[in-house]
Amino acid sequence: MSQIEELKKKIPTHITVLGGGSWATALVKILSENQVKIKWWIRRKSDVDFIRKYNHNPSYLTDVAINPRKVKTYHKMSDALHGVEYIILAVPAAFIPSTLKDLNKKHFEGKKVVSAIKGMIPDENMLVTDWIEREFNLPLGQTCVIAGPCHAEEVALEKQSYLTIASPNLALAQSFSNLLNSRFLQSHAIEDLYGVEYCAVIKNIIAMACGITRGLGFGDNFQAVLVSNAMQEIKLFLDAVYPETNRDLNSSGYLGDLLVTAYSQFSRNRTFGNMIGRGYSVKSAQIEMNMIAEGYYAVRSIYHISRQHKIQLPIIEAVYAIVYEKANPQLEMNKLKGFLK
Ligand SMILES: NC(=O)C1=CN([C@@H]2O[C@H](COP(=O)(O)OP(=O)(O)OC[C@H]3O[C@@H](n4cnc5c(N)ncnc54)[C@H](OP(=O)(O)O)[C@@H]3O)[C@@H](O)[C@H]2O)C=CC1
Ligand SMILES: O=C(CO)COP(=O)(O)O
Repeated sequence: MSQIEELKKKIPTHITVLGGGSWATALVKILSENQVKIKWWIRRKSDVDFIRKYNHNPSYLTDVAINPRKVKTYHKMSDALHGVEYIILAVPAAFIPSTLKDLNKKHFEGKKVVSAIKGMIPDENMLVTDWIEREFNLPLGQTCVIAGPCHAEEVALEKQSYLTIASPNLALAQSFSNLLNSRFLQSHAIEDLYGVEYCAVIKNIIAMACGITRGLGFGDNFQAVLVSNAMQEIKLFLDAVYPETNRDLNSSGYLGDLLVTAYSQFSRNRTFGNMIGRGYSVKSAQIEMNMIAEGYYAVRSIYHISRQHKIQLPIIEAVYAIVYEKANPQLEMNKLKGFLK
């Protein structure tokens, strides 16, 4: 190793993490165990005060120990943005516009932005990276996304996991990926930012569909067919909206993330869908869950984009009808039976 490389290894990378939910907490844990110093912005002052005092997040992944030598918590966002190389966005997409409303392009100048978000900006039907590019004039080459099958709960328990880091700037994706790797986490870099970002959004809707069918009493056989057909819907959508010849949809950043969300006990989207299948209203399911199911917002955006592109996505359309048009879940799934093969 050259002297410069040795020196680089000793100098910590400075990163801001915006968001205080489960995924932010897991990312803070992984990164702070590596050569990284973190400025962690959390929206609730009481949570900031608690972490400063007890070194644990009181609201999400409460068992994770936060290292105060590596992690400083902030309630004022602008204070958390000074002197860092990366800004990680880990706030559900629906709250991104209100959360970042006081920031301007100066706050992002010279920094790289990493989206850990698997959702869309609801009213504008935009991917988070596109929205950040437009709002803060940040070139896509300074942006990457964290994708792949990775439930925060399992990362917190140090269960072997894999991530895919995507950016049109492969060198950036690779550098960020190096900051994450650990004895229980392996990440790799790819260029297909839009592909994995859209796939992460759509798999949440499919996980909701799986939850709905389970809530209605459908079994493993039906779910396997639902998930196989869902993969074809994802392909149809991506080929229409953002075609890419080198995309391997069977790899873990795409199919893997669909599978973990469709089948895992930890999935919020699946849990949310399950409640709808069991007869909860959307409002009561949201109130019952302390966490956010991104698929609820995403299904409206994906439905509208698919209409613009004149593509038919029967599973997405069924979830849209159930969640936004108060269609009967059982009748929608019965209709779907005719489309699935
Ligand atoms: N959890 C996971 O396993 C993974 C999550 N992701 C993605 O990470 C992103 C963040 O989700 P995650 O960390 O899981 O969040 P959680 O569902 O664990 O927590 C909800 C978060 O949303 C915030 N929030 C709720 N209401 C509002 C509001 N009105 N305005 C602003 N913020 C609000 C909460 O803040 P407060 O506590 O102050 O209410 C909290 O930070 C999502 O896009 C998700 O898809 C990606 C990979 C894995
Ligand atoms: O994206 C995730 C795992 O990769 C988390 O999915 P949920 O939001 O459904 O829990």
